[in-house]
Amino acid sequence: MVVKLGVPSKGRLMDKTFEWFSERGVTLSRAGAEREYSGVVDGIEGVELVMLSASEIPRELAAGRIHMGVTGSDLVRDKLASWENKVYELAPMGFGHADLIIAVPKCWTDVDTLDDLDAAAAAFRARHGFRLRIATKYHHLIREYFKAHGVADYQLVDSQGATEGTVKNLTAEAIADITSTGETLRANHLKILNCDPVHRSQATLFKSRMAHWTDEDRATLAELCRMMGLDD
Ligand SMILES: Nc1ncnc2c1ncn2[C@@H]1O[C@H](COP(=O)(O)OP(=O)(O)OP(=O)(O)O)[C@@H](O)[C@H]1O
Ligand SMILES: O=P(O)(O)OC[C@H]1O[C@H](OP(=O)(O)OP(=O)(O)O)[C@H](O)[C@@H]1O
Repeated sequence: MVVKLGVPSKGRLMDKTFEWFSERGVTLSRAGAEREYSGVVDGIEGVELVMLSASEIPRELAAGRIHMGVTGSDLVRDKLASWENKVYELAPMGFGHADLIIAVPKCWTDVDTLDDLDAAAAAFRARHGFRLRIATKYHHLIREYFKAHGVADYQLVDSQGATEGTVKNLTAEAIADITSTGETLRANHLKILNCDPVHRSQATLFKSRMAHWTDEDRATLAELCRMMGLDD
């Protein structure tokens, strides 16, 4: 058998993933042309590279179609119910840092905390007859967070990209999204609520608990972890 390693197929996460493995003696590269989604692994036998969208890697790990995968810790937590039962965190990788935050229009001068948001949401509902809309793609993490913090009078509206634009476009009153430099929030006249981030994300190497691991695969994993200085 062969151990399938899923890595992001493009962008900064892919480049940094290649660098991270290379610093540890394993060279990952694309098989052929720049747009070809298969890869080559040098430095260890028995590992096959699978190039995937970062957002699909949690699902592939949970289905056991890949044995290991690199993706953001935010995506695993949001997309997999009881994620700890399906995957195991082998290593935080130290890049792809982003905070999942809640932001409201800068001009809402009386809304700075979660309590303020809860009060504003109740007032909004009384006034408009529908719940305050929060645009996000992180549905599970945001619902759990609001439940834990007693925020109730809201509805989530799905936004799979350009989420900060939904407030100006009048499809939401507030947003929940990741930020790293804060540039996109500033450019869209939004401010972060004064509370802990919902999640502090970074790229992470996960092992699937759902994949079929032969003895040979386990030996390959042990060798890989030895090279990387990780516990398997
Ligand atoms: N601005 C950013 N700074 C740091 N990390 C980011 C940033 N934007 C996204 N990320 C992280 O990268 C991961 C998502 O990467 P990306 O957007 O490439 O995946 P994707 O949604 O699968 O893309 P696509 O579907 O277009 O292939 C998430 O874990 C996220 O936390
Ligand atoms: O704090 P910043 O450095 O400005 O980064 C934050 C932005 O980066 C991500 O978007 P991405 O570029 O992945 O595009 P998207 O809107 O299509 O998700 C995220 O959704 C924010 O919009």
